[in-house]
Amino acid sequence: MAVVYDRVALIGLGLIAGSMSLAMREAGLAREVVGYARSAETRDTAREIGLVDRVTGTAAEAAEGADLVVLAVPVGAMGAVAAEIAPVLKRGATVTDVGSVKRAVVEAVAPHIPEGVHFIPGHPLAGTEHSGPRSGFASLFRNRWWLLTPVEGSDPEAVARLAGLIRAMGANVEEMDAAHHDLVLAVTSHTPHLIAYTMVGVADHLKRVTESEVIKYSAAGFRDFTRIAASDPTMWRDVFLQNKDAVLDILGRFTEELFVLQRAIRMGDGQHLHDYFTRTRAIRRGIIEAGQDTSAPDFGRSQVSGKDA
Ligand SMILES: NC(=O)c1ccc[n+]([C@@H]2O[C@H](COP(=O)([O-])OP(=O)(O)OC[C@H]3O[C@@H](n4cnc5c(N)ncnc54)[C@H](O)[C@@H]3O)[C@@H](O)[C@H]2O)c1
Ligand SMILES: O=C(O)C(=O)C[C@]1(C(=O)O)C=C[C@@H](O)C=C1
Repeated sequence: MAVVYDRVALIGLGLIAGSMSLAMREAGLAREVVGYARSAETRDTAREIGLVDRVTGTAAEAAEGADLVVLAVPVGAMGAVAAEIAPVLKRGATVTDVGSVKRAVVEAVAPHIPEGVHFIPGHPLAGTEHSGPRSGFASLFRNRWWLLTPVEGSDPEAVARLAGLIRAMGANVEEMDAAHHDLVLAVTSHTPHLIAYTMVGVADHLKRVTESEVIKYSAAGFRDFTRIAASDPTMWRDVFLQNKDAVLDILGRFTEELFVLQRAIRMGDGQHLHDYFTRTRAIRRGIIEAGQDTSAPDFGRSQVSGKDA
């Protein structure tokens, strides 16, 4: 494949940046991938495993002369990193980020971006519960969505070039308004993570109280919750603090629904429960029929078509 950017700088060398480096190098999309991570330990690991072509000692050193700079740190750290690299950014370069929240990142980063540099915020909808420089893999983005939330006045050519790189890594690109992104992700990613964290906390608490072995004997559904609840604490702390309004909105709706279901259980209202679960099953089937379930190959069609389908 053809080179899209001569030099790409990755600021942060964790799951997402590491996967980007591996994907770009595998497909020959950059002539040089330079990386910086805050901790010396991460930089040493990156060197040891050859994660990037060159590891630098500062973020500015990595960003200097780069054609594409990718901010791949927790969302609460984006503003400070942008401020640090701003003075060395090359005219005509593009700065993007991979943060899970968009409005707060735009507010924190955009003021630091100098005239003549393109800022195109982004978010790959792909990840795992693992983090750090050893957790990346080249196929992470394959058949996944990668949302771009260009700001007003973004240069269409710069957007198209970035979208080209992302597509060449295997992802599907869509553009979206930042506020809309945050609401959608509050529903599809952020609140579900909070619910998983809470449920695992409840089980752990119960284990201590009753001495029963809730976690040891947990069934598949709960195991999925424990995987999600093993996700990086810093990243998720920042997601909730930075997407506060949308998450609180969705959480409010969630608790209202939960109370309705709680009441149906208390009142023995089986009809309500059955109707509700029928509706939610149809949503799952809709996702699979639309071919959008790229996340769980082992949860294919057969497992959602119950005997009364
Ligand atoms: N993990 C996922 O599933 C996932 C998916 C999509 C997007 N994201 C987003 O991508 C970004 C990176 O996530 P990741 O999963 O690669 O994380 P990670 O923990 O694997 O890597 C984060 C990197 O940022 C560095 N870092 C941490 N705090 C910093 C600070 N205050 N200043 C400078 N550097 C700092 C770390 O040293 C590390 O190199 C986050 O903004 C996250 O919201 C994550
Ligand atoms: O599969 C997982 O482990 C994820 O949680 C990935 C996931 C998601 O919620 O889908 C998590 C956060 C991101 O911003 C994007 C993707």
